[in-house]
Amino acid sequence: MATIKRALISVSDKSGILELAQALTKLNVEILSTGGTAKLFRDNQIPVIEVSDYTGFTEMLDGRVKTLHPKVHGGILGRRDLPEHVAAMKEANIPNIDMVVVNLYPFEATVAKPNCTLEDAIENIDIGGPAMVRSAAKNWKDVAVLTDASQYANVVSELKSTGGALAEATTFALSVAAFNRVSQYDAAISNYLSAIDYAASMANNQPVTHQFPAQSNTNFVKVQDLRYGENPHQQAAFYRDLYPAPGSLVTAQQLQGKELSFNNIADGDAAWEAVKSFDTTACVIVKHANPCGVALGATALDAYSKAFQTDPSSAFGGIIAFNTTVDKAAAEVVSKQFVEVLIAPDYTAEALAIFAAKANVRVLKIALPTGGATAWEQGRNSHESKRVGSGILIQTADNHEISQSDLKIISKKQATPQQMADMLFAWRVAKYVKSNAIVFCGNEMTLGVGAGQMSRIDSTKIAIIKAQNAGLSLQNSVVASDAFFPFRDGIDALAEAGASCVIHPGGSMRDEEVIAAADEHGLVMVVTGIRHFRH
Ligand SMILES: NC(=O)c1ncn([C@@H]2O[C@H](COP(=O)(O)O)[C@@H](O)[C@H]2O)c1NC=O
Repeated sequence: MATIKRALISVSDKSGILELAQALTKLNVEILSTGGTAKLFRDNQIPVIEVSDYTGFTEMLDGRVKTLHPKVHGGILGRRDLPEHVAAMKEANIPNIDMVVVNLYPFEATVAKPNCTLEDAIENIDIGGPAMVRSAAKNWKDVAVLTDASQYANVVSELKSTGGALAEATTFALSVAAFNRVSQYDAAISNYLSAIDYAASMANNQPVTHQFPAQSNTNFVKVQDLRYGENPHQQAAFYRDLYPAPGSLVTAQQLQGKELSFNNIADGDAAWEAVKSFDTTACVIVKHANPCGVALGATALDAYSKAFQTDPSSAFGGIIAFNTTVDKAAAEVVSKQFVEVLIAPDYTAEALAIFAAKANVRVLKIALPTGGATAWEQGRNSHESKRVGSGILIQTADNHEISQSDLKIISKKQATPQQMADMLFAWRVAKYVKSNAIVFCGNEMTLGVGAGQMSRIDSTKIAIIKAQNAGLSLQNSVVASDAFFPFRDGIDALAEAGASCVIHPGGSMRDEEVIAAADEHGLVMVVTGIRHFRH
């Protein structure tokens, strides 16, 4: 148990601090505070002793030195259970400080401002705050450390219920949170400074940053432990970014169903990222990280019915995502198939009642991002990463958007507006299919998806087989390929299957041969100049 008799409060973000200080005062806790915090307390008739009066050392150097004093750090760090410490503190006239409430200079918010100067950034590096946080966190058996306003209410309620003490489990948890906060803070400083191009910054008289800093520090926060990983013999947990993008999978609210598994989360992300990329009502069904059915529709039911038709056998046990509210009509039909996970921005009450009868189905609700200037505000990661050996590959995310004006028709045959629209739909789907990706589409739905093959011709053949298996005609279909066709064989195969248009990046050594094949077959061929490999 840590008995709280004296608290040092020094906060930049003053939200909730008056309520905390009032509660501490009622519990007879003596409060020490730094300049701005002490003034706020005095203005609100809360008894407070200024740290400078307490130490006898006036704050100096524009606040750079306020609490860096043995009477502060000795009071926090001295062990109450060691007679030598107790004697040394008595000898030096250093009383115990049992609680430290500190939040730090707003470094992260400062550097996020568009015109932040290097000088502003440096001035917002807190030194005394983290030092006190670390001292208190190290001495957690005797000292409580609060670093975030969200912790105040629980601490106050425990203090009230015990008459002024906190359990070791509480002070340990606070200590862990404090070290985590300091590590996040230092990571933010290190990331910012590591990205500065010093020479360019000096030449331009403002900070110029590299896309990829000399050191990359990331903080992930655990969302939940998972029963197992990709396979049952692997252990796993799910972590989120410190500041998750709005509308990303980690912001999901699970409304019902079994616990999410590792593969559910990975596949759920693939389905959600794909479906939310469409502006009109869409449904995406994913199996093993690949869409096995994607469609647009007038309603959720219409989109689902079309998406399901692409590959009913693969859709069994799939992850189904909508970018629109799931209503009764859609729920009635969806609930007839075996579904692992359902994702949508919302559900009607009637739809939820239908799924409630299927207790195992995991139903996730994710608010669609409302938009903004940055990729993050639009709900997208700005960067992607992939572990390799003892390294990590980091790249900017594949957030490329194409519009009709970016497309170039390179065949003799021209496209109708409907074919153009179908090709743009197919191209969007192909972006979410693992390479080599070949996607046949028509009538705003996928007709056959060939994914993840080592050769493009095999993906083409698989897509054709998929359509045949589902009984879907490929006559007059459009085809998207995530990368160029290296040989004409793919073009021959898709033309023979009945396709009328093909969209791909172009740029192969044998483009001439490929274009000639398209013209021979009377195909429309459109190039994007952009590739969408996905591994
Ligand atoms: N230098 C010091 O000794 C020091 N001690 C506390 N601080 C910070 O000063 C801020 C509070 O200042 P004030 O109470 O004056 O508003 C807190 O964010 C705290 O982390 C310090 N500031 C920066 O390093």
